[in-house]
Amino acid sequence: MQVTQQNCKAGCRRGVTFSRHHAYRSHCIHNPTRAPNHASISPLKAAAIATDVSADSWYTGPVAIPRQVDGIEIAMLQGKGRGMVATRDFAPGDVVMSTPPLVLVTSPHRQRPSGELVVDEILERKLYGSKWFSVLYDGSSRSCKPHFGFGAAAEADASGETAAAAAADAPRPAGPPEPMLASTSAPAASAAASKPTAAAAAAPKKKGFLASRAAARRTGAAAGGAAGGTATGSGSSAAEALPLPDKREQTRLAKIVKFNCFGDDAEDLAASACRGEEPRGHIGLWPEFALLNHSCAPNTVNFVVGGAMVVRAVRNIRAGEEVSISYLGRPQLLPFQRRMQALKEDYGFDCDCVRCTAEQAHYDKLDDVYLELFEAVEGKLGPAFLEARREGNMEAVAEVQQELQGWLRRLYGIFRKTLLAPDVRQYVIASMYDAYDLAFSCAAALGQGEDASSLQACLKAMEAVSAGSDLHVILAVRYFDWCVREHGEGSALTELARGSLRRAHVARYGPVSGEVMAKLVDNNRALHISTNNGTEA
Ligand SMILES: C[S@@+](CC[C@H](N)C(=O)[O-])C[C@H]1O[C@@H](n2cnc3c(N)ncnc32)[C@H](O)[C@@H]1O
Repeated sequence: MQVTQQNCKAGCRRGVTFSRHHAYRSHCIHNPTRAPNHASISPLKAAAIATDVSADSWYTGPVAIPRQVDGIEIAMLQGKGRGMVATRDFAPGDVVMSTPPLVLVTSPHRQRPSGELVVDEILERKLYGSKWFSVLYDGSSRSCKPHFGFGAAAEADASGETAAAAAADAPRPAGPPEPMLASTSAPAASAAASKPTAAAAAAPKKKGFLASRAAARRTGAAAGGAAGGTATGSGSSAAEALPLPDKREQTRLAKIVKFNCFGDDAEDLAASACRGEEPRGHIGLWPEFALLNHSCAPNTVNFVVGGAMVVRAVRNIRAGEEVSISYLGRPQLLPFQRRMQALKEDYGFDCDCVRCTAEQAHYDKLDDVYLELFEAVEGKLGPAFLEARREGNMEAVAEVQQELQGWLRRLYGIFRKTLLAPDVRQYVIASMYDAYDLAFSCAAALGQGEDASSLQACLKAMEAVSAGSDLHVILAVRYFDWCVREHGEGSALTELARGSLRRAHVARYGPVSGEVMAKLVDNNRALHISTNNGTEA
């Protein structure tokens, strides 16, 4: 589940996490001249959601995040291979999984290392001896077996036989192997993150098709190249004796990485700041996490903090329900045809999640506006806006805004005329996010401040399709701040916005105390403001 990288239309070529990837991000949102005195805002004063102070411990220092995988089990799912199913109910904010990586490659903040480095690390550190490589999906239907070969592989480890060979014909007890690492070291300083670990540097030169590329990458890293990073992983002493896999097996390992690894250009920024850690760009393999299937409106959110992969429920999940994540990153906010195309190309499946199914079913009612609006924003209005802003031509920006408003009026006209279920409406708005993003950018460039109705619409849509995402929490902060500025702290609207703000943060960070949540909110606000001012590090 290598997160799809989609380059920013503004040309920043950054990774895909939502909040840091507004297509027109540099001036898209706040009107800095009207920025409130943030210290005076107390966003969480009416705590309606039960808090759990033990949840605070993750955010009070650079503590190791413990492995926690309970309340879910592996199941065979029609048309999807294996997946994870809840065995108990989860409430929003509950940890569904926190799990250490088998291999983790990090880089300085804002630089997402390439997936090839993960393959290199697996070979260099002989991690291919791990039982997980006989378990994870490698693109062949054979690899999505209902049972795991852990017993066979464990015996193989002891006898020096490769796990894959032994697992092939041995009886297979159910249940996944434990991850190789109990926890991962988390180098806090970017200096540490900019060069390979001593162990990696001392690793013997390997043969095979990846050797020259690895050497080149490392040279680039030493010279400050973007792809450089640290790697975390551990080879056992049995693994030391393992021969290098042949080319066919190396290709299979590369496919396992392609289908199962996860990367981003930074660990969660607000949580890392609370923990006193430098957020690192990263890519890695969290094997337990890799057993989760995709949905375009998932019931969990996931991100990396302190090297651990954290997965939280973002809505109520009932026992028996499949636990899903999104593989898509920013493309999750594209129309269903584009999402399906990306999933087919990158992961080889046809998505029939609830959102794709609903959007497809209602496509006829929306067709002329649905894709035409998207294409107008992508092909004409977006580029025109960027050019006009670059040239300081505010008349041209106003023209873009007018045309865009015309399109959005048409879309809302259809919403009024057509009987769309509320969730379908949210799905469509989410799929048109680029149009709203452009609307925010035009309003900001023209000094009009927040486009509050678009902001509110997007906030609801994010709650429906990517609750707890970094974009969701940032939109919640923006909307809350707008309500306070325009209507005052005690207004009914601000109270509703406070509820949204809390829900978004609980979904992402768990039921933390008011004090910790206020810090997380402040960090996300600071992030949003620095992004808009173009001052982010
Ligand atoms: C990271 S693996 C997920 C676990 C995998 N199902 C297994 O059995 O190991 C990714 C692969 O799972 C399958 N998959 C994930 N989500 C799916 C979905 N919504 N529908 C169909 N197949 C899916 C695809 O084959 C995809 O390439």
